[in-house]
Amino acid sequence: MLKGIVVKAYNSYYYIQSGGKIIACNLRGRFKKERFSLLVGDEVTYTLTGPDKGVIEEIRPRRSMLKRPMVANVDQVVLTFAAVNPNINTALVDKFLVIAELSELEIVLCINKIDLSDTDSVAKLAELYEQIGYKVLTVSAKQGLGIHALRLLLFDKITVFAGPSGAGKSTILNAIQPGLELMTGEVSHKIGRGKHTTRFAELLPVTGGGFVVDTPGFSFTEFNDIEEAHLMDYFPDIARIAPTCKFSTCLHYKEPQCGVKQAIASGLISQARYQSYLEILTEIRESKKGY
Ligand SMILES: Nc1nc2c(ncn2[C@@H]2O[C@H](COP(=O)(O)OP(=O)(O)OP(=O)(O)O)[C@@H](O)[C@H]2O)c(=O)[nH]1
Ligand SMILES: [Zn+2]
Repeated sequence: MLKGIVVKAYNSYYYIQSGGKIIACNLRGRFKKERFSLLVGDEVTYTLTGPDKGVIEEIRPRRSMLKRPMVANVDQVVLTFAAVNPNINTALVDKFLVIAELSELEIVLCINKIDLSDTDSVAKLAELYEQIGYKVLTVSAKQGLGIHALRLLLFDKITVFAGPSGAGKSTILNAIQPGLELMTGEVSHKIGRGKHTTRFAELLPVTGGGFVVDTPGFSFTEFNDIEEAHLMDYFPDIARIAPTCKFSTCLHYKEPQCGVKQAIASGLISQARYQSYLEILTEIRESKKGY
């Protein structure tokens, strides 16, 4: 049986990448009856019905499933921010981190446009997140700095790039894989990535093995699914200290004898991170009130 990976779904065809070739496949009827939705990223077995046509016979169990965009077997997310232009905003970084933690993906923090920023502030920022335990890469897509290290991280993995508009995601992907020719700058909003293309992601192959996902669709509405008491689980620096709080139900808000607040006072947890935590905690509270 031949094996492949679904890289694109379009017009009831599934395009399978298999041994360097793209095969246009249909689903066996029984999958339709089961209303099984095959996703980009799914690993399948298929039989050929023509030189580049086939039928999908079996779907391998999924290792993971990302909801936005809907992609199976995503291994990691590269959260991309510009150091400047637009200036990095740690509150926003922390929000993206929480969403990525929720999805249980490996996380890489990528700080782009270091050609425009001063070395000291980038180093400080990198250190803040490295101390929490995140992998941080500082790059300049424009000058090609750090791109090789990033490329190495993509090997044999399915990687989603997420981050605010203008961070340089498309420019980075073009630097990694020149053939992609993703549109950058303002044009990208109008052509190629219109409304219709956002729902269905496509896997783009990286030379040497691995794929990147072309339409990151992170959404912060997912904060509404988080219970107040669980928010800290998505802040590794806070979760580590939480067992030292006097009360096991401590939300590190106004509770007495809070180990987290002591850790902030002693510099073990950054004040900025705590502010981000409180901001999201408040958002969760407000959203629950609405019901
Ligand atoms: N100076 C500098 N400019 C960069 C760098 N990377 C990207 N840019 C510029 O930043 C702007 C935004 O880059 P894009 O790649 O379109 O950003 P994006 O994250 O894909 O944006 P969206 O498509 O809106 O999500 C473009 O004008 C790029 O030329 C860099 O490393 N240095
Ligand atoms: Zn506490």
